[in-house]
Amino acid sequence: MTERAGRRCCLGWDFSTQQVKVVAVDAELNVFYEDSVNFDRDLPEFGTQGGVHVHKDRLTVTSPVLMWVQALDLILEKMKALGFDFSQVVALSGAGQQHGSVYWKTGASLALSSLSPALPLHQQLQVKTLVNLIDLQMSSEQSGTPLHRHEWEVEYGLRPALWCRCCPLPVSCSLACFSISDCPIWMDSSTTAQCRQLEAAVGGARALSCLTGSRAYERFTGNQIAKLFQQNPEAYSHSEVVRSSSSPAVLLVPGVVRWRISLVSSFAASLFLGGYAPIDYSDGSGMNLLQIQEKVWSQACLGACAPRLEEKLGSPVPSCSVVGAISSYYVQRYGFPPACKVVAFTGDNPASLAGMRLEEGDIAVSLGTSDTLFLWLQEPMPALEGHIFCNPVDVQHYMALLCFKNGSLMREKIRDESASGSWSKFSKALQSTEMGNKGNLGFYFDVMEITPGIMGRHRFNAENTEVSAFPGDVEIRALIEGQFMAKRIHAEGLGYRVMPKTKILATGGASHNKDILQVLADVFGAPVYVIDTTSSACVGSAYRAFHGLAGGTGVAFSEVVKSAPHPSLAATPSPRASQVYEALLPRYAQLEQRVLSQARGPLE
Ligand SMILES: Nc1ncnc2c1ncn2[C@@H]1O[C@H](COP(=O)(O)OP(=O)(O)O)[C@@H](O)[C@H]1O
Ligand SMILES: O=C(CO)[C@@H](O)[C@H](O)COP(=O)(O)O
Repeated sequence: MTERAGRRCCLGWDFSTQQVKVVAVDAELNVFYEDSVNFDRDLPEFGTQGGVHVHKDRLTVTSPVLMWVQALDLILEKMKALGFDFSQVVALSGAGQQHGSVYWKTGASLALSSLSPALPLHQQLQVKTLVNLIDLQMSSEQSGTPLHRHEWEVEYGLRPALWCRCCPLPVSCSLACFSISDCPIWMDSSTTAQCRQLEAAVGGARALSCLTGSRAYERFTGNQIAKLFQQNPEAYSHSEVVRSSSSPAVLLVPGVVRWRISLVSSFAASLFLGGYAPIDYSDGSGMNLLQIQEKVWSQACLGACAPRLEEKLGSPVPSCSVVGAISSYYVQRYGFPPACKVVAFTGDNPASLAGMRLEEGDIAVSLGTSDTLFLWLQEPMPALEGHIFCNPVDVQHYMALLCFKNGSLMREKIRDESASGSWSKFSKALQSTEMGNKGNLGFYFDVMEITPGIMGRHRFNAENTEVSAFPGDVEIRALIEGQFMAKRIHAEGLGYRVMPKTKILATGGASHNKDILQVLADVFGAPVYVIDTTSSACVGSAYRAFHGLAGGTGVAFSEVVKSAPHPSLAATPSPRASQVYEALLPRYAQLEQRVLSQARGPLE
């Protein structure tokens, strides 16, 4: 932290796969505070690896929702202990790993809206439901119209199985705010059956892509919700009863039953708002449920996934909307000003696009837990590979995204196996091997890859013969060259062309490694730039908070961030690079096809 107090600022949050991060950005758009909580290291009691639980089937991947809540408690307490001046925060926004979903349970919104500043969030969101329901029951008694069991059942559809054994309340005392404690996240690939059902319901993969920007993908939230509904209808059906704001004397609104499912981004925003935050258009585009042109939920997709889903999702909003003021909990516990605005949270990739101030023609590469590649688009051009999302900073425009699941965790594995766990040895291997790796190429997918759908490790020598191993240094170069050749080939499949003015903007943990960035510059034949921060998603979130504060939709984002520091040059292509990779790229593409067809087996 370079300065602790006294600067008017916006906070930008990122609830990503492995950590929660925050930055504070002042009115001159300088980052003056950065902090993070790493799930594996700082919250070992949740037993995650890389922030997740991989289940026995190797396809189901989840993260504990309370770990995210507790990480927020930890980071806020850390900032408070360091003397961070929360009274200067005029607005905040944030990002979340995309596609993951959180299932709020009966009473949760009441719990959120009546948090006690004396306690951390995680303690209250575990037990608050019951307290609120007792409160609700008592108030209904005081108002002279106590609710009886059959009324709870008739009015609110609560089934007798849900009655508490020890008190006249329609829940068990041990229930927390969430209907499932471990949430499906983007690494999950267990919903192939639901994907095929959704595509069939709307007329095929291409029709779904035209409607929602993507064919059905396993990690997309609609398919995850469909699986939950099919396999655990009770968890899906937990309903949320709301208090009437217009008439406080009537505490329960007969017939009004609100249910809620959040994305990780809107869940995190809800924690700050003290109530359910809406899903924004950009992160909402990663659900296979939103019509990206009209920006409304697709009735056909909702109907194919689960009943009454529209009520559970709420209406989507433009990504730059102010969704409310910060909850009084943060005002009282940390000293935020009551007027501090919460701007809609979005996905981490859309937030990175904002943080990198991407311009048309540029290409952004995020080297985080996942590797992603994204572009700014004027018009959507949905395809069978990749995704089109609504643009997070310009409601008229779009962005394209490709996601590669085997990113940093795969690099870490090869680092551990071939470079004794040291990034500097890993870098030395890249320095000591030559571009093109003497014709040796590799595919490294320890988990089922998304782009393309391949699993396993496949190594080929210069004669295109599959071999079982490479020497350590060759292995490291084959991994990094292979990862970047895949990115270029699949981006070109979407119509992207590297042009003389192309800039590559790199971000994410591995963008700290200059030798990795050198390979990126060589494979693309374009210069690579970085911004001086650990997380462009956080910085983008803070920029978006300023944008929301300045008026949002009616104001050009580029105007709001025009004084922000420029990215700095990190690598330029080596003189012989284009010659080497022009020959290698078609070979890589052909071998990828070979591996894919081997994986699919002979055509019937
Ligand atoms: N010097 C380095 N070289 C290569 N990779 C690195 C280096 N430092 C950190 N990383 C990678 O960065 C990853 C975390 O990236 P980050 O973008 O912070 O993750 P998240 O997806 O949680 O936002 C780690 O898993 C690690 O492999
Ligand atoms: O699934 C995707 C994008 O479609 C991932 O990019 C997630 O958004 C996770 O982000 P990181 O934690 O890797 O930054």
